[in-house]
Amino acid sequence: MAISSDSIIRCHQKIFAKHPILELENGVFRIAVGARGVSCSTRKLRSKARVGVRPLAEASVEGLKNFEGDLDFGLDAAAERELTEKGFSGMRKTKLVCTIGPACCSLEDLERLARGGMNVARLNMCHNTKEWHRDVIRKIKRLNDEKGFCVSVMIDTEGSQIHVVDHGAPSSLKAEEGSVWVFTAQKFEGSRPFTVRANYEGFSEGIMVGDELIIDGGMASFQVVERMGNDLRCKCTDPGLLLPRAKLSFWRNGKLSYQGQPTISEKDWEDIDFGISEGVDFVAVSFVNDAEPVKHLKNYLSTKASKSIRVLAKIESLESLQKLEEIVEASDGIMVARGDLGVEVPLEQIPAVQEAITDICRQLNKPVIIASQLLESMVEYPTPTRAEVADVSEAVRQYADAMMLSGESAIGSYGEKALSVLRMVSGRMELQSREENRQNALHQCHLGDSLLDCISEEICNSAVEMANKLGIDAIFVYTKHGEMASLLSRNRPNPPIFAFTDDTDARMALTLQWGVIPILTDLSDDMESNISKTIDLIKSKGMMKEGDAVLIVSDLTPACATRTAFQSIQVKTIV
Ligand SMILES: Nc1ncnc2c1ncn2[C@@H]1O[C@H](COP(=O)(O)OP(=O)(O)OP(=O)(O)O)[C@@H](O)[C@H]1O
Ligand SMILES: CC(=O)C(=O)O
Repeated sequence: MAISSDSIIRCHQKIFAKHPILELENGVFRIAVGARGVSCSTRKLRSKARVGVRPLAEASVEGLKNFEGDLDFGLDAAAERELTEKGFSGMRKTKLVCTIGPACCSLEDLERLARGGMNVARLNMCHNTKEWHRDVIRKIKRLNDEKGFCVSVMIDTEGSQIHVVDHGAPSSLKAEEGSVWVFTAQKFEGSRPFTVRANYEGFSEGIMVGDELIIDGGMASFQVVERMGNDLRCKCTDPGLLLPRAKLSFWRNGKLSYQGQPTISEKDWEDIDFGISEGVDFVAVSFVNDAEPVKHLKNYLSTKASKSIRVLAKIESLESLQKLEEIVEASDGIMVARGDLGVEVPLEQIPAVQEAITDICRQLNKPVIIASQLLESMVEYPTPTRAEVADVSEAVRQYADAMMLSGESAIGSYGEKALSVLRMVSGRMELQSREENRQNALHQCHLGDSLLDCISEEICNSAVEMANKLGIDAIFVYTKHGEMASLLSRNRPNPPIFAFTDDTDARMALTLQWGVIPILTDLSDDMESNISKTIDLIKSKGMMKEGDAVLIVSDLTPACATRTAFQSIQVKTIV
């Protein structure tokens, strides 16, 4: 076989060469390390220009309320309804993740989000109690079991970030220019004026007089004027708001001062054990700076968990960008955590960095989620700004696998509406990309390092090319662990990919993959019987009509055959 690991390395080098923004120059990252460029916060600059949510979308949400999925079908109830109403070509490809918080944690709220197209529910372990998280996870599983949804659960670790736990007020507090505040980790009774308690005992280790303290990436700034034991006296140099749980970062000579905490803290390990015991599908690891913690966690999960739990690495620091390739390769997926990334990377570089990460993940066949502030104004307002709609469109245009709501769903009053905006904008932008044949311009590199893997990859690349050229209505893939489905998805085909699997964990993992509709079904060694059974099933539901063309691939290996014997592409026209 001509494909060697050398050629794969060269191929990876090419991907990185295509993204000079992520290149190292003489060992130094090209993004100016010192230039945070965050003189003002986006929250301070909330635009007043708003975009109406069209009535059509609301009618659509109404329809969703009454739709009951078929529990025996193994297809997500919301996807089933979308297929019935809009046909193959109308199916949304970009996946949607919702952060669950107090505004959407009842069974009814969660059901509304599931009907509105939530594919993954994210639980941020920074907030709330284990009991609260357990209750939410169980409700989601109940909805999946009883109402036929296929919503995966992701826990997101708190990580080693330093944040405010008490600033003496129930909500935000203004820090005025020149005011002097004490930052401490000590617990105190009642409230003390101008005193802020941080979550982490060692928060001030290594911090010196003169260092800069930035709140929430630029919401307000202070200068350290005195050390008092482990406490810091700081003078406000750039006035702004102190929010509950605001993040603190220390800077010296334009560089972030690291406190040397582990990526996965003791609390994170407890939360991960909790996630294992509750059977979550994904663990998103905060502040990953290299591949080690990801490898360590994957190893831990493979020995401790009875099911397959996928590890997503959150890219939210300069260091993680410098080690991007090894992190992407070690993980099962990536989250572009733009909130914290924007603290270290100049804001004007975030769009280009996002595009580069998205392209690299797609090429290396790992799902990528674009997170934070997509529709931030909808935390308070029922409609998004034009700028937010443009940002969402851009993520879809870049072919991200998924987009994530944070406060919009967790604490906002318009979570369902925000989800419907993501749905509508995705549909519109995906159509435009298809009309422009934008997927033709996507570059693919070779991934497989064995002959069999290379064959699967080439079959998927060719299958997608064929499907697009022939105007195929749907791609059917029969898959054990979801490999072929993700290799097809990587090519961002025009038709939707129906991934039939008998593996529950593979089904839940595929919820995050662009354009893949996972269907849990019994599969046999007899491919012809699998094909006719699944086509009959979809036909019997009225989701397929005479003349529809289906392209079929598989990675199933019957016990009696070698794997290559079943690697073929078939096209069937429905009669
Ligand atoms: N489980 C929860 N319980 C209470 N409030 C929550 C919960 N989850 C989220 N929130 C609220 O919603 C807001 C947005 O949540 P989210 O987790 O996306 O952002 P975050 O707290 O800034 O953390 P991160 O940087 O990890 O995303 C939070 O600031 C918090 O106020
Ligand atoms: C999602 C997240 O953690 C961030 O944007 O920082």
